[in-house]
Amino acid sequence: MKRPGEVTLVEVGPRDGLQNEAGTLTLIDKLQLIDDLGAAGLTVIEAGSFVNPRWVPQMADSEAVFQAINRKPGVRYSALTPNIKGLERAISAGADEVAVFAAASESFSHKNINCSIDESLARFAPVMEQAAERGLPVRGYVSCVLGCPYEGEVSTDAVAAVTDKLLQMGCYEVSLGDTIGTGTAGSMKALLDRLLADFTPDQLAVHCHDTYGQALANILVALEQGIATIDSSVAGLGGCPYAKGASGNVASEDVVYMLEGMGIRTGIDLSALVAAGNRISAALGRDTLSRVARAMSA
Ligand SMILES: CC(C)(COP(=O)([O-])OP(=O)([O-])OC[C@H]1O[C@@H](n2cnc3c(N)ncnc32)[C@H](O)[C@@H]1OP(=O)([O-])[O-])[C@@H](O)C(=O)NCCC(=O)NCCSC(=O)C[C@@](C)(O)CC(=O)[O-]
Repeated sequence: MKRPGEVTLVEVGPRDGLQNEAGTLTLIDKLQLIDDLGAAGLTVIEAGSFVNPRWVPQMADSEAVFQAINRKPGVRYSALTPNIKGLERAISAGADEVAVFAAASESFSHKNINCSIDESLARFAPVMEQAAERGLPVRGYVSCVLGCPYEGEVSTDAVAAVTDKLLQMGCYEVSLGDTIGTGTAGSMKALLDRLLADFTPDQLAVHCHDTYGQALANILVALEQGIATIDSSVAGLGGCPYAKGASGNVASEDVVYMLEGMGIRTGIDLSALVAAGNRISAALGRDTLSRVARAMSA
C-alpha cells in the first residue's frame, strides 16, 4: 500500500516504447536503457515481451535482455506474457513479474492477440495458475479503455467487465490503457467514476498514450481520484503496433516534472531520467518526445 503523497511510475519504455520503434537497437543499447532507468530511480521496469517474435520482432531478444540485465536491488523487472508459452519463456528468462493483456474491444483483441476477449481470458487462466504456484505477481492490462482504433467509442461497462475478470483471476492490479490516446479529462473522469464504484484506486493504474496531447490531463484526473500508479515511457517512446497512428506513452520525464510540481514524491531523479531519455533517443536516431527533456536540455 502506498503512503499518502507517493506515486509509483511503471516504466514501460523498454517494452511498450521499443516494441514500436522503427530503429533497430542493439542488445547493449537496450541493456544500457534499462540500467539508466534503474539508476534514475525507477522501481518497476517493463523490460520485454514474450510474445510471438513474428508478430513483434523488436521484442524477439527479450530472453537475452532479461538474462543480461544488471539487476538493481529493489527494482522489479517485468514482461508481457500473452499465453502459457510466454509465461514459460518469462520464467526461464528470470522475469520478476509478468503481465497479461486483454482489451475492452473485440476488434482490437482480434488484431492484437488473434482471439476474442473471452478466448484471451481462457488463455490467461493457466498463466495465472502457474504464476501463482511460483509466487510470480501478475499485472493485467485492458486496452482501448477510452476508444478503439477499429470500433470507436468503448463503453465504461465493457471496461469494468474485463477489469473485474482480470482482478477475479488474480491480477494484483489492472492498468487501464488509453491505447490510441483519444481520451480526455472528461472521458477519463467518466470511466473512473464507473470503475471506482466497483474497484478501489489501489487496484487500478493508468496507461496513457499521448497521441492527442491529453495524457497529462488524464493522469491528473486519475491522481485526483486516488490512483497512484502511472505507466509512462521515457522520452515518450513507442506506440502500439496494432493501433495505427497511436503515438508513444506519456513521457516519464513529463510525468515526474508534473508530480514534483504537485509535491508528490516518486523517488526519481529527473535529471538522470532526462539523460536516460536523451541517450536512448540518440541511439534510435530520433528526437525525444518529452517536452520537459527538451526544455531541460536546451
Ligand atoms: C498472442 C499471440 C502469440 C497469439 O498468436 P497466434 O498466432 O494466435 O498463436 P498460436 O497459439 O496459434 O501459435 C502460432 C505460433 O505462434 C507461436 N507462439 C504462440 N505464443 C508464443 C509466445 N508467447 N512466444 C513465442 N511464440 C509463440 C506458436 O508456437 C506458433 O508457432 P509455429 O508453430 O507457427 O512456429 C500473438 O497474437 C502475439 O504474439 N501477439 C502479440 C501482440 C503484441 O505484442 N502486441 C503489443 C503488446 S499489447 C500493447 O502494446 C497494449 C498495452 C499492453 O501496452 C496497453 C495499451 O496501450 O493498450
